[in-house]
Amino acid sequence: MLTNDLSTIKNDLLSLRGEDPNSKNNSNSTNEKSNKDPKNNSKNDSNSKNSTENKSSQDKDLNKNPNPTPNSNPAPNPNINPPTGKSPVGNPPKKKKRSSLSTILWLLFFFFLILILFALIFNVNYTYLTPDDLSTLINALPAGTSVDINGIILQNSDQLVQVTVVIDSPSGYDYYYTYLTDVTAWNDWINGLNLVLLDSDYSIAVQTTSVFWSLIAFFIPIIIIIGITVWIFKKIIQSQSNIGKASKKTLIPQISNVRFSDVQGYQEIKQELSEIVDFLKQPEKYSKFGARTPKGVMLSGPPGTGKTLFAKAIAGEATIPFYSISGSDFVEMFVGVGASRVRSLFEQAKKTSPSLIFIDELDAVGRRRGAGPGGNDEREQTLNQLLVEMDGFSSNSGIIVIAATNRPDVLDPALKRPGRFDRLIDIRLPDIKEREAILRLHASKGNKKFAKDVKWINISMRTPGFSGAELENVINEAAILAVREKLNEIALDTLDEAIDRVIGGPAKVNNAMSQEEKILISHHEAGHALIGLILKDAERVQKISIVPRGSAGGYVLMTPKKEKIIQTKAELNAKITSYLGGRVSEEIFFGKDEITTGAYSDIQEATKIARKMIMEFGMSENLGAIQWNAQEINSYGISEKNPVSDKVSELIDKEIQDLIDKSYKKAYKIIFENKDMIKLFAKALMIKEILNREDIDYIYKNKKLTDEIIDLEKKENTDLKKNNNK
Ligand SMILES: Nc1ncnc2c1ncn2[C@@H]1O[C@H](COP(=O)(O)OP(=O)(O)OP(=O)(O)O)[C@@H](O)[C@H]1O
Ligand SMILES: [Zn+2]
Repeated sequence: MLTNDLSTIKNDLLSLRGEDPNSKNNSNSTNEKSNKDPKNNSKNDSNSKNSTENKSSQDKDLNKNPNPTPNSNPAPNPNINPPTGKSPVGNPPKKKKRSSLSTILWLLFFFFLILILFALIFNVNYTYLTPDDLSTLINALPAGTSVDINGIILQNSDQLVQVTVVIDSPSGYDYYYTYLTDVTAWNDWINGLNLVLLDSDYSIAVQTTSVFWSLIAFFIPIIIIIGITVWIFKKIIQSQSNIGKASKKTLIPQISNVRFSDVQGYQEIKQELSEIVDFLKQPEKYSKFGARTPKGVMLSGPPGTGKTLFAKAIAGEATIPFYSISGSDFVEMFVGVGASRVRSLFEQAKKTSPSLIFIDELDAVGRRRGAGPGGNDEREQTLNQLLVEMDGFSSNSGIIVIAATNRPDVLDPALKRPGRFDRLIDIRLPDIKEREAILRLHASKGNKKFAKDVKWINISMRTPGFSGAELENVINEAAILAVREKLNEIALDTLDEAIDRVIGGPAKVNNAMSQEEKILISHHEAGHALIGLILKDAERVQKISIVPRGSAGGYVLMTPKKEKIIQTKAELNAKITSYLGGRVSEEIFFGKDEITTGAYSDIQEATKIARKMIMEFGMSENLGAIQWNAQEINSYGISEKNPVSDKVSELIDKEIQDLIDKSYKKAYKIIFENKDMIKLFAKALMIKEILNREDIDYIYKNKKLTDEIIDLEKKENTDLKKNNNK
């Protein structure tokens, strides 16, 4: 049915002809569906469901590595690291030009984005049709379709009328245009249309608007959108310059009061670094001879080995200002900020020269350029700036840059060129004597009291692979435990517990292990320990525990009999065998089908060693002394593994399998022949849970439980009886 009868249309047309601005008012009421009505057109695609996080609940192994190797040690408690006073650096006000240019680009980008959005939302289909086409089109519409016809006078005289036809189809609004040369034509056209459609079931609304208002209606949303975008960008630029301002304030050099005497061990490194202190103190001594003093020193090594401490000690010894910044502070969201921070950092350091700049985590900015997918403009710009700055100051200007990294292998080679970080100092993990010294130093801090039986060399023996930071953590944990238990002095037991905590986290309080699980773990751990006790090339068994910590159900602590840098093939074989001892013991005592996931990390470690022996250490007789997976840097600066032929790969796999197989059989033989000993150790563990070195040696030598353990058992039995009688 037609909503507007002919008279209404006539009225509209009359007002159209008379150019009465009010005409739009009365006609608006007839047409609810204006062109701008988005209604149900916006596509509702946003109901994307949050994909549930795929947290792999990997079977946690019951066993920690029997050996605290450097890699397997958990990170030290971050609390113990003193604040390094990292001071990010501000950016100078030079970059107005760049930011206004990028703002315009951003604005354009947003403008187009909005246009695209509009197009998507309204699904507009603009087509120009002649009046004839239009009538045909309307006639072809299915019944009940609503059609809006909108006439706009384009010129002030009654010369040209633009007709917009909006058809509300299920896929959105379809727009059609046509032009009629004058109002009379429009009049005829609409009359004719109505005559044609008189009997049919269409709804046609006719509305007339003047050019002025339709233009206003078109431009207002655009103006509003541009306004909002400009406002947002002003805010962003403001906050960007605030980052600069805020960090500028914090760029204050520190005065370090650390001395070389605060760093224990590492005599050779101190020697090397004290030379640098000399350069800084008396540059003229070197320039007189025309000697070029180093500009940069790179300290590399595992976390917590005192790299920051050394840098502070240099500044402290030379009594010069110390600027500390972390590589990750440079890398910002906005391209160019990092580079300008580098620039102002060096500017500032020059003002207060002689001074020391310490860049922690250099790898955050210093990664090889162009490596990896995509690349990172901001990081590369920062790195380039750093290289430029390091080239820029003369070597005798009294500035030294010390950088620290855990990953010297990923650094851009340009950083290591002469005149930049040309002194590379590798800081290894401390050896037994050094660990003792570090322990002593941290024990002497504050008012800590230790029991008389605490021998630092013994603690040092139990902590192979610990870094300085972890050793400090041991002392700190022990002090905290002592406070918690209200002890007057820190006992050996407390230190022991502290070491376990640093290795595996705190012991699980509500021990949810079932009796069966406990029995299995006892046999598993006894298996590891027995191999260690019997094989002469194995490491010394220090401790067996079935107290669960972190993901480990129990563990055996084994330490090298003698601390050394290299290892023999026999020692590596013995290591693999002792790793497999746990699984073998499960198999012998509980059967082939009862073996558990507890050997997960044992197997992982054993495989790792075997693979290295064959592929890297050249320890396979069949494959010879060849490194099969050597990493090399290709011409694009990306590290690549050397290709290995299929035949050799097969051979490698076979060799690894044979090696593990041999060790497994060896472990099987040892445990099978010493079943009673395993049972005895398992029993002792069930009673005492933690066996120390003395317990282990006694049980192994005398083939019986210690008196202490026997007493404990008696007590447990009477307790049990009492409970049963109740
Ligand atoms: N040789 C050492 N002598 C005394 N204390 C040490 C020694 N090495 C490390 N420490 C202790 O460990 C803490 C952490 O060391 P530092 O922050 O210097 O390590 P780092 O090598 O810079 O670590 P990262 O690589 O994680 O930044 C020091 O504050 C210090 O207490
Ligand atoms: Zn194990």
